[in-house]
Amino acid sequence: MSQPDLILPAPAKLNLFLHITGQRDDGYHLLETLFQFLSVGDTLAFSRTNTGDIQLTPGLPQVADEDNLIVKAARALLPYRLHTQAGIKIELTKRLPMGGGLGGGSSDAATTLLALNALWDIHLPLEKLAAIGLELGADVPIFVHGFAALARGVGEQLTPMHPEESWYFIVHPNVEVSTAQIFTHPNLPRNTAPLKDPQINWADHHNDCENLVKSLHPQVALAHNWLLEYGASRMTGTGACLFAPFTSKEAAQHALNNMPASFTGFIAQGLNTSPAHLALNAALVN
Ligand SMILES: C[C@](O)(CO)[C@H](O)COP(=O)(O)OP(=O)(O)OC[C@H]1O[C@@H](n2ccc(N)nc2=O)[C@H](O)[C@@H]1O
Ligand SMILES: Nc1ncnc2c1ncn2[C@@H]1O[C@H](COP(=O)(O)OP(=O)(O)OP(=O)(O)O)[C@@H](O)[C@H]1O
Repeated sequence: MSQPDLILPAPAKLNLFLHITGQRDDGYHLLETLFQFLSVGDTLAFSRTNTGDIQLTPGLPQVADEDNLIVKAARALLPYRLHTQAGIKIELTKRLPMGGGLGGGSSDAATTLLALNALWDIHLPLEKLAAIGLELGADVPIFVHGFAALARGVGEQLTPMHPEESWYFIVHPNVEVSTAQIFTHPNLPRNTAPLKDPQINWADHHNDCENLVKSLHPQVALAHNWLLEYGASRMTGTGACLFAPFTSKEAAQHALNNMPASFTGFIAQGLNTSPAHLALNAALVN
């Protein structure tokens, strides 16, 4: 077996807070949310082919290949290839839970856009790549740009931020939450006042989806009650995962060791630069 041409991570993200400030006429919600990346994520290995097509191995059991955001991202770049026989084989190592609020699908899509932009000699600017990504999902642009940021609009207007790169304990209550279900629910709060001060201490804010998700999914409320014993903790995105910050890896590991068996969890470091960008830049230099 020959070595892949490029191996890149697709990191998870946390929404350190998530305010809903309104809703557009097309139903999409206006957000103010602070994104930070995590040191844990999926891994994608890319091998160029000259068959002109896109192969994904293994696929995801729950998602048809044509709906997989990796395949959709690769398809979106087909028209920009210099050579129509340029194809790609993508090997996916999936670690992030789906429907967990960790942005795994969006991150996989962004990593695919970044990789093929280089491997297919497309070299679009990141701004254009992010616009293509936004068509695939509201969370894709933050992963394409690769810096921790306050996101406004539907998540595409980014202001760089530098939250503390804490260690986090992330708890998955073992339920999958549908983002679309939460955003269409009548009881979702949609009128948090926009922030006046861009200097943000994220712990002072909140996640507008949290109470609704906990009322619909009691497992999330149970996990949160348990995690609150370890201090400030919060849900990411539309759930189901919850996170708590720690000052050291050891303290986060201690919380993980005490976790009830009905939940799953992991520890990871918060990162203000996406590891996908660091790995891509290192590969391009070598
Ligand atoms: C909740 C977040 O994860 C926060 O980072 C994102 O806003 C969701 O991003 P995503 O999963 O990439 O979302 P998309 O795949 O674009 O949209 C899923 C569904 O969520 C709703 N949606 C999403 C984002 C947004 N700003 N407003 C919405 O109302 C839409 O009804 C859409 O049908
Ligand atoms: N490569 C992929 N990885 C994960 N999910 C994918 C992928 N491609 C398509 N999907 C679909 O996208 C849905 C959302 O997956 P994802 O892992 O991004 O959820 P999430 O962590 O809740 O994301 P977000 O925080 O953006 O709402 C899945 O339930 C699945 O149907």
